[in-house]
This record gives sequence, C-alpha cells and structure tokens, in this order.
Amino acid sequence: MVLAQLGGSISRALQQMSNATIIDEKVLNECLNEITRALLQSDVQFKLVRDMQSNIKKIVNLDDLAAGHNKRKIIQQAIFNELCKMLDPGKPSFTPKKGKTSVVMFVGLQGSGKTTTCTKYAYYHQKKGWRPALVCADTFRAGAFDQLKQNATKAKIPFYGSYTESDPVKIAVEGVETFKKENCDLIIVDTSGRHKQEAALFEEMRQVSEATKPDLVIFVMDSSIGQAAFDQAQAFKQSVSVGAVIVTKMDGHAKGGGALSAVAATKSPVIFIGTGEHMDEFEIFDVKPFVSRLLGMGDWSGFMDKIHEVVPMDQQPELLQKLSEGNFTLRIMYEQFQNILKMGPISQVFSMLPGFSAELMPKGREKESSAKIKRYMTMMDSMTNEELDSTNPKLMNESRMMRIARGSGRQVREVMEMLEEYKRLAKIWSKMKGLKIPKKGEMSALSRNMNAQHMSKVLPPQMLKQIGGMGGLQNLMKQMGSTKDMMGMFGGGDK
Ligand SMILES: Nc1nc2c(ncn2[C@@H]2O[C@H](COP(=O)(O)OP(=O)(O)OP(=O)(O)O)[C@@H](O)[C@H]2O)c(=O)[nH]1
Repeated sequence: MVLAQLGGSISRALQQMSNATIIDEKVLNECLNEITRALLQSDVQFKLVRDMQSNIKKIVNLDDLAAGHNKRKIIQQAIFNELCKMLDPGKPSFTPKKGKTSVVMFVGLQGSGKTTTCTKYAYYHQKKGWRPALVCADTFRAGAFDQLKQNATKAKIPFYGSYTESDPVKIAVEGVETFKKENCDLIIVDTSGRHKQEAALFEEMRQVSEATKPDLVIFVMDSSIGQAAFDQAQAFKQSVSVGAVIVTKMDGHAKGGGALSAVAATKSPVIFIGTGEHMDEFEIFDVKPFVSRLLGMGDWSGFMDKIHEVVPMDQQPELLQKLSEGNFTLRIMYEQFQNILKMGPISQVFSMLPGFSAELMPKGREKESSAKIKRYMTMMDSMTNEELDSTNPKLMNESRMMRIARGSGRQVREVMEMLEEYKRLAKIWSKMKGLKIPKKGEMSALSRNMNAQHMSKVLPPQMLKQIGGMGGLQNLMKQMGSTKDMMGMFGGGDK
C-alpha cells in the first residue's frame, strides 16, 4: 500500500528533523522538501503541494518563536493541520437520514469501482438498520445489470434494472419511483462509467441527475488514477453537483494521493474508502484519524471503537476471570476466533495503533489466517459440549479426534493441528493466571495490574520483535495509556 509508504516517508522526515540538535531554517526546509517529494510521488497535485509548503512556512516562523517553545511540536502540528486542510473542504456532505427517503447517485470513470461501491454503501447502511435499494441505470456496459443484481442478491438488497430498456433516464426514474413507494430510505442509483472527453455520456449523466433529483451525488474515484484525478473530478463536478467522494482500491498499489486532489477539485469531502473487493472492505473516512495514521501517530479512537464494536465491555471482566483461574477451554478459543473474524481485517485494525502501519501485516497472509480460523471453527462445530468446556488435555483421545474429523469433513491431521494451536494458546494464557481482575465496570484498574512483562508473555514473539522488543513495548504502552484493549487485540480479541 503506497499510501502507507507516504506516511512512512513523512514520519521519517519528521523524525530526522527531531534528531537535529537545533531546528533552524535549513533543517525545516530539508524536512519540508522531503515531505513535498513524498506527496508528489504519491500523485498529489503540484499546486496543492506548493501551497501547503508555503502555508507551513508562513505559520512556522522560526525567528518569531520565543526560546523554549517546542518548535518540533509546532512544525509537526502545522504539517498535520495542512494535510487535514487539504482533505477537508470545510463543509460536510449531505448526510442521508434513516427513515427519511434519500436518493444517492453514483458517478465516476469507467472501472473506478462504482457498482461494487454502490453495493458496499448499501450494505453498510443495511447493517445499521436502513432500508436501502439499488437501481442500475448503467445501460452502457453489457453485464452491468447482472453485476449489480448479483451483488445485491448476495447482500439481500432489493434492486431494479432492465435487460431491454436502453434509456438510463427512464430506468433511473422508474427505479426511484418504485422504491419510494416501497418506503426504502436509501435509494442508490448506479450510473455508467465515463471519461471527461465523452461529451454525450456527460450529457446523459446530467439528464439522469435532473430527472431523479438526487439528494447527494457521489463521485467514485479509483485511488490509482494519479495526477489525472484533479481534471477528471473537476469535469464531473461541472456537469452534476458532486457532493462527496469515495476513493476505492486503497488496498492496492495505488499511490492514493489523487484523493487529496479530488477533494480540492470537487470541494467535497471523502466520505468512505474502499479497501478490497469484498462487501465489508469499506471504511468510513475521517480526516483527522486518517492523517494521524498517515503520520504514524495512530488513530486511538478508531482503534477503541473497533474493539468496543466487537467486544461488549461488560463481557470482558467475565472472560478475564475465567482466564485468571487458568481455565482456557476450546470454547473460549472458539469465541476468540469469532471475535477476530468480526473485527475485520487485522491490518486495518493494526494501522490504527500508534507507530504501526498496515505494511506490517501483508494482506495475503491475513486471508490465509482467516481461512485457517474458519477451518478450525468448522472442526470445533463437530465437538460436544464436554469437549468444548473441558480443561483436561487427556480427554481428546484418538477416537474423539477421528469422530471430529469425520463430522467436519477434515483430516485427523488437521484436528491434531487445531488442538496443537489450542495448547499453544492455553500455554500463553496460563501465564496470565493469578492476574488480579477488576470488578465489573472497573476496567481501568486492569491497566494498573498489567505491565509490559505480562504483555510480553502474551504477545506472539514475532509481533514483539516488530514492536521493538521489551523497550518498544514499554513505549507503546506508555503512548496507549492503558493495556486493557491491547490484551483483547493481541490475545485474540476478547479479553
Ligand atoms: N482491490 C479492490 N478492488 C476493487 C475495489 N472496489 C472495486 N474493486 C474492483 O474493481 C473492479 C471494477 O469495479 P466495478 O464496480 O465493476 O466498476 P464500475 O465503476 O462499476 O465499472 P463501469 O460500470 O465499467 O464504469 C472490480 O473488479 C471490483 O471488484 C476496492 O476497494 N479494492
């Protein structure tokens, strides 16, 4: 992910500046030049980068800073603010309201990921209790309707389209009317992809917009579009009133900087980013946490939200209690696996931690480990309650293993491998035995009872190495202020 590299380059430039004994004009210039280079390499438009550089210079007047001022902090803050300013047009986009009908039209270049993103957007809202519906007004690309239909069916979202009608305006209007009658509160209109050179297609897009009167037009942009982003985004904005941007394929090798340019061109905020081909690989976009992550400063609140999303706080002490008694059972392992899968891509969660980046967890390996977790869970589904709740390692004899293998359609070898994994985790968790457990609602007390020593025992060795050993861990814990959520994170998501 090249955007992570941009973050890395900026962080390094700031670090180098921090290492200098005195921060003078020369050191500041070197740092800014380094950041400028990184932004240009990431395809951010030249003019934006130049403006940012001169703004920072205006804010950070080294001569004016009285002695004793923390210049590094001021410079870092100025860079942070400027990057936020680039990504924040200053006014929020129209936000649909649950229960009240809104029409949202998606536009963008060919292949930018509109159809996929329409479904992700619908699915995201459906999970939150909305009644979304999809309308396929793409009569240009053969197969577009089938694609939308397939996606919508998978997500159980109602859809509208036609194999025979060639007028996108007619389909769009009919679709919107149909779903209005059905009381859908989020009607999403997918349009065909087009380029700024294709005047006729732009006119058609304008007509669809005029006929359906969308409350919000979302410009979908592939993050690999590069320097062309500004001009293309501007062309769309001139034809229809683009109100928000979604940047797709942020998981790929794209440079991602075009997103900054698209915001500038459309004067509209990025509201979501696409991070994969799957339906749930879709993240809400917030400027400050994003820039924070980019600069390696972490997104503490996002991380906490993610943890709280999957592990209700009041369940945590209960589990800790069991663990402190040394009762790590297969059922606990099963529940942990469920939480890991619910948490979504580990690399995503990882990049929210201060000092971490998504680069640490290659995507390929992540998919592999989810598949493994799912395989283990299938085998555990064939276990009896006695087996799941036992703490006696001798219980799992050969005949039980053979039965589980048969029941789950796996090999005995795989059952043995899963039990080995269980033993490994049980051993790790046995080190937590005797840990003083806070009462319900007193989670903060846990951080006082935990120290880096405890943590280092729980972390997988490879991860401990990545953090920078005991020293790195102590620093990280200091930055995080509390360890309770880290336990959940590294121990498997549920403590
Ligand atoms: N890796 C990755 N692939 C994505 C993402 N979003 C979309 N894609 C893929 O991009 C390709 C194009 O997506 P579509 O949704 O068909 O694009 P479209 O803009 O509707 O295409 P047109 O209708 O031809 O304009 C598909 O293979 C998608 O799976 C993303 O966030 N990450």
